[in-house]
Amino acid sequence: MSVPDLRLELMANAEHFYKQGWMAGTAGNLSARLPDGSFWITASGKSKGNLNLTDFVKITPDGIVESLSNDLKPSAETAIHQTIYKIFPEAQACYHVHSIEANLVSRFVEGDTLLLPPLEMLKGFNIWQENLNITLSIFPNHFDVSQIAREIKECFQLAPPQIPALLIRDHGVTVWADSTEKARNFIELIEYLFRYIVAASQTGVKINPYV
Ligand SMILES: CSCCC(=O)C(=O)COP(=O)(O)O
Ligand SMILES: [Zn+2]
Repeated sequence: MSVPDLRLELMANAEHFYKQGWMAGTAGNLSARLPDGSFWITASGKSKGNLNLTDFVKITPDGIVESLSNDLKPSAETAIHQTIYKIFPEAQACYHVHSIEANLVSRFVEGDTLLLPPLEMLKGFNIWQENLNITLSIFPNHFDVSQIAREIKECFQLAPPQIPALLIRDHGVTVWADSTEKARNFIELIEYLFRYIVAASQTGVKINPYV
């Protein structure tokens, strides 16, 4: 039986996110791991609304770039995907998008954690506690992407995140999951929570009554 090409999943999910306005103007990058530990990642600077099979680059477990053509460079944010796959061996897909709401909420706090609302939607991240006090880590948006990746590694090796997601201030969100389907759901869930936080701030509703 032939294995389905993961690039087809990445293309479909990128088109879906693009239509939501979360991958405008070449923003964002998606990757998925292959059984040998290498991963496909979107090539840098491509419109994510109409990717094709040749708009991907393969990165081997040793970090070697296997490009289908010399014009094709891996995403400028490949170092973040590599870091996520190293720290979380169960991760099979890593998705990064840029929404307006993600950027707004990243400015709602000065510190490095964002308190999430205790909504039913958190069950989508497999969180089943009551009186929830779940936070999302926020990282500074350094010009040098490898510096962002280093800070992610340092932070999560010290304390694992409560949900498989992180926010880069003034930039966007990254999630990871054990399948491309789950990663797509996680992007939708976290973006819903961001929209809720923005709406709550406009209506005066307390984000989390348990804190
Ligand atoms: C206009 S997007 C700026 C770069 C970025 O943050 C991004 O997510 C896309 O970069 P890539 O190299 O993956 O196309
Ligand atoms: Zn980005």
